[in-house]
Amino acid sequence: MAFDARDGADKLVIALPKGRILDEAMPLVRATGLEPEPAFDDPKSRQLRFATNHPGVDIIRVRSFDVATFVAFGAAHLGIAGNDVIMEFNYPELQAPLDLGIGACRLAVAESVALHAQDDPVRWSHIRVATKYPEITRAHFAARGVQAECIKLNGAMELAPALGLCRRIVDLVSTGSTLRANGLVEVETIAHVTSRLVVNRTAMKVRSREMALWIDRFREVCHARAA
Ligand SMILES: Nc1ncnc2c1ncn2[C@@H]1O[C@H](COP(=O)(O)OP(=O)(O)OP(=O)(O)O)[C@@H](O)[C@H]1O
Ligand SMILES: O=P(O)(O)OC[C@H]1O[C@H](OP(=O)(O)OP(=O)(O)O)[C@H](O)[C@@H]1O
Repeated sequence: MAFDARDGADKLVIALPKGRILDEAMPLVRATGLEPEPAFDDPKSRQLRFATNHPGVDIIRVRSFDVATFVAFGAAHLGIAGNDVIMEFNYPELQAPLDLGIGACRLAVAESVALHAQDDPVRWSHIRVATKYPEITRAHFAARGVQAECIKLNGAMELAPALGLCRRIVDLVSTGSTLRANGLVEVETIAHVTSRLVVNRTAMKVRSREMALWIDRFREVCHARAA
């Protein structure tokens, strides 16, 4: 059923990230009892908002960084986002009450194998870094008196050192195979990352009963999986 803009004004909206997290998130979402309409699983569908088996709840599918923005501004009430995204925006209206234990990776500084052989991070005073995470990067280095000049990229950061854009990158690392395949090594970890259930602070007050119900359902699902 295609979305009709006249519908849904009072619906609870849950924002899910498309991309790699969705595959891990959907079993959790479904275990809460929420089932999106069939178009959600149709790769040919251009629909972005989906009705569910709960008449009062819709799901939207957006880019992972945009989950935080939709929820922070109250356009969606709940969502799933990595704490990399949550930390980068640091929206005051966004709360993250539950670690879902999915999307585990780390945010790390990396540089070329050759540079690493003669580098000493203690001596850094100014560094240039390619990253999707300029706010986290600047704050991380500022805390120890290092000025980080950030070049914002949206992907394929690992290419930047070999092409002379910068000597270091800050990016997500999981298995380390992307770093290895591009001649880079991890120098230090900035943060451990997992995906969280995120909620809008105002919605927590004005729709407290519904919000509590869905947070509890996600919490129960996570506890059952951990047991
Ligand atoms: N290698 C990884 N292993 C585990 N989790 C990851 C990994 N890379 C990213 N993530 C998690 O998944 C989230 C989305 O990452 P993904 O790579 O799908 O985003 P993207 O494709 O860059 O997003 P978009 O195209 O929406 O900008 C990240 O914010 C992070 O929390
Ligand atoms: O340590 P690994 O297991 O190799 O994972 C790390 C890679 O995963 C993420 O990229 P993704 O594959 O999501 O592609 P992207 O560059 O489009 O974000 C991240 O940006 C790294 O490039």
